[in-house]
Amino acid sequence: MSKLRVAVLGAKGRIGSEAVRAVEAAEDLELVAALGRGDDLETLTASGAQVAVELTTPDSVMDNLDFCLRHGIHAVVGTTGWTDERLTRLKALLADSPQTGVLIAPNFSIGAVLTMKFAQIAAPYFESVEVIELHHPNKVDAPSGTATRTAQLIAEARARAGSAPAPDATATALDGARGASVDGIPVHAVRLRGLLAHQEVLLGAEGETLTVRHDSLHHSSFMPGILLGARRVVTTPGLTFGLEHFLDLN
Ligand SMILES: NC(=O)C1=CN([C@@H]2O[C@H](COP(=O)(O)OP(=O)(O)OC[C@H]3O[C@@H](n4cnc5c(N)ncnc54)[C@H](O)[C@@H]3O)[C@@H](O)[C@H]2O)C=CC1
Ligand SMILES: O=C(O)C1=N[C@H](C(=O)O)C[C@H](O)C1
Repeated sequence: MSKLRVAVLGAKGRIGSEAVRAVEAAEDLELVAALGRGDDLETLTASGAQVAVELTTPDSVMDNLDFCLRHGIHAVVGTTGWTDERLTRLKALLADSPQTGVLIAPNFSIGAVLTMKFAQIAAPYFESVEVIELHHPNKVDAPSGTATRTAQLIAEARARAGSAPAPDATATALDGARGASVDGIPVHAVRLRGLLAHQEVLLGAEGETLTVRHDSLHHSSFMPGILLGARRVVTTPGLTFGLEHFLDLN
């Protein structure tokens, strides 16, 4: 059986370098290119890459995907920074390349995906819900893509259930003291030396609280999700947003 030809973009980064090792170690995958900033994207076509694993920076990801989609290369994207405007641009690119698949995964770790699912299930049963994400201090974006997605999913679940807005009597506050509001859900970002990637969803009702917490302690936690994404995206044309769709969690 021929191996799936995979390229990694952002190959020298924290997660990209781990992804390079994971692809090399997978028996059914072949690492055909490992690109860093400034490397020529033509290497992707020259190497016959079928899937590009995109782990760069929010300022690079759109140009890289533009190249991939124009050349029919499927993409597994972990890079953050997905605004509605960017998604609209991506969908337009996909419309011109309908056979190509793109997976955007706000988080590749199974525990984080389950955290989002559990939070979604719990959110309508509690009056209050807030999200705290905690990351290493080299992270360039806040709040994290995972926290943003978690808050969006919580807000959708509460809207479907007809939940009232969470109680909050705050009348005066320093800027930022109540976090950022993502679809009405407060999201707080901590940056702390020693951490990698962590998230808590705090839920509160009369007389009880529930905390759903996930900790990624090593970049290896993201690898099974990346490999699954590469294997599945080649037979899933169009945009898939969230690894849960490849885990049959929906
Ligand atoms: N979805 C997930 O599960 C995860 C997503 N991430 C996300 O992945 C991204 C990268 O994170 P880190 O590895 O921590 O950052 P990093 O800064 O360590 O690595 C990014 C790398 O991409 C390179 N790069 C920038 N532009 C490039 C281009 N045009 N072509 C090729 N390489 C380019 C940089 O030089 C750097 O080496 C971030 O957006 C982060 O939030 C990180 C961990 C897990
Ligand atoms: O930058 C990171 O490290 C991470 N980024 C992703 C995010 O923003 O959610 C995933 C994970 O939290 C690690």
